[in-house]
Amino acid sequence: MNMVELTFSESIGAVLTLEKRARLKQIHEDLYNKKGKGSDFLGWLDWPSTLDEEFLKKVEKTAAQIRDKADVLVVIGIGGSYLGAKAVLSALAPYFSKESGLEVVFAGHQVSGEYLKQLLAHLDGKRVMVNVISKSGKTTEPAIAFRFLKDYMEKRYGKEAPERIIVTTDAEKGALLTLAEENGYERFVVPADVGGRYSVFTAVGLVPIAAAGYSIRDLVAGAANAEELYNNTDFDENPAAQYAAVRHQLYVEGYTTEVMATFEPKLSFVQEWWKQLFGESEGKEGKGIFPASVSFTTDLHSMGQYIQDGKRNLFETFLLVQKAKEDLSIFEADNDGDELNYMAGLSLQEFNHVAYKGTSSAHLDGGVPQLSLTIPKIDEYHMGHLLYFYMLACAYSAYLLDINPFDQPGVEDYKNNVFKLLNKPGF
Ligand SMILES: O=P(O)(O)OC[C@H]1O[C@H](O)[C@H](O)[C@@H](O)[C@@H]1O
Repeated sequence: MNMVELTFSESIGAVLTLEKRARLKQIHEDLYNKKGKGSDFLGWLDWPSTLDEEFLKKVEKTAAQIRDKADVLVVIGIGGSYLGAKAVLSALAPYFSKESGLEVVFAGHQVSGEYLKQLLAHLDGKRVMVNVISKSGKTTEPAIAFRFLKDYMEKRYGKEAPERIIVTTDAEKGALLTLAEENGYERFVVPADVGGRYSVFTAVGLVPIAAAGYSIRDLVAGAANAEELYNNTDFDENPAAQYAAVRHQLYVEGYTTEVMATFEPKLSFVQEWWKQLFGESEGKEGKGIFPASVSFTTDLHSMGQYIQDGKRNLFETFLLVQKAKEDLSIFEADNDGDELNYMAGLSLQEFNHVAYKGTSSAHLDGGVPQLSLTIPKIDEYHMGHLLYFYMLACAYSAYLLDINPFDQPGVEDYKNNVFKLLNKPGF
């Protein structure tokens, strides 16, 4: 099968009118010739294929040191400085055990005294390292978390503390950079031309992912494969452009909310990552599809009602995985008290496939247009491929709305209000 197979409940061919193809061609040229809106932030576009060996070796060396020196890695960051690593690690990690021996925990992605206090208590008795990540180096939530973690590390490790703190931030500016320089922390750079939500293949994502024991080379190779495959103006063969074109068509027809649905609980943070990617990239100037997500079959027992019968402005995109890593089959019980013997022999993945078919046709009958994206399996290579696929599709999609996909001016408004309320100097 293809790396990403896209289907649409109507016809993709019908969406790809001559006019739409011409528009996609123009967008493709703007993107690859760096002439479109926000083109200063296209560093991610050829990043996977141009990553140099020296950089990968540096990340792997740091990862090996982390694994050698720590039982727990605390990754501090929010938004694009958090969700990429979280998405990949959640997708790859086993549900109940630490595959690699290193526990990766996150902080600074919210503000909770209870969480932070319990986290610090959790670290006691374990060997700890910290990777604090912030492109701007001044985001409040991770800064608060790092103030506590830095203090904890200094009290616990004394002079050795700086050797246990790694900073990932801008090369030239920000409070975090100053802290790193003053304290001599090891540093990784967030490239100036890569925005947070497009940064998973930079050190932002790669350091925590490598530290957890996963192959960043496979991850990046999957992304490089996507980079090569979807740099293609034959739009009949380009599912990234097709996905963008179909969502745009649905948006124009009044379907203003996209619900991403999966049957794999371990993809829930891919959904969160995808929501930031599309929400922050497209939601501007009074435009944009609202990205929402559900996890099936769980949410068929809650949100399923709304999807089936609620306001008809939704379309649904299933993210499906062809082959689960592990499976169980329902066995024949001597006593059929639970009345499940009719399913004996059926694997749980097969059950989910049936649930997908039943759900899909019910929601279609309910007036919900549908797309599906199927990937062969979940591993580093396929995750890398999928995330790059989404980033490129998102750029196409925002350009179809004539929106700059790479800025987020709206998020400053709430921050300014909070700073004013807190009497932050300068506000
Ligand atoms: O990496 P940072 O500069 O700390 O930014 C973290 C996040 O916060 C911001 O408010 C933006 O809305 C996000 O796009 C960004 O990913």
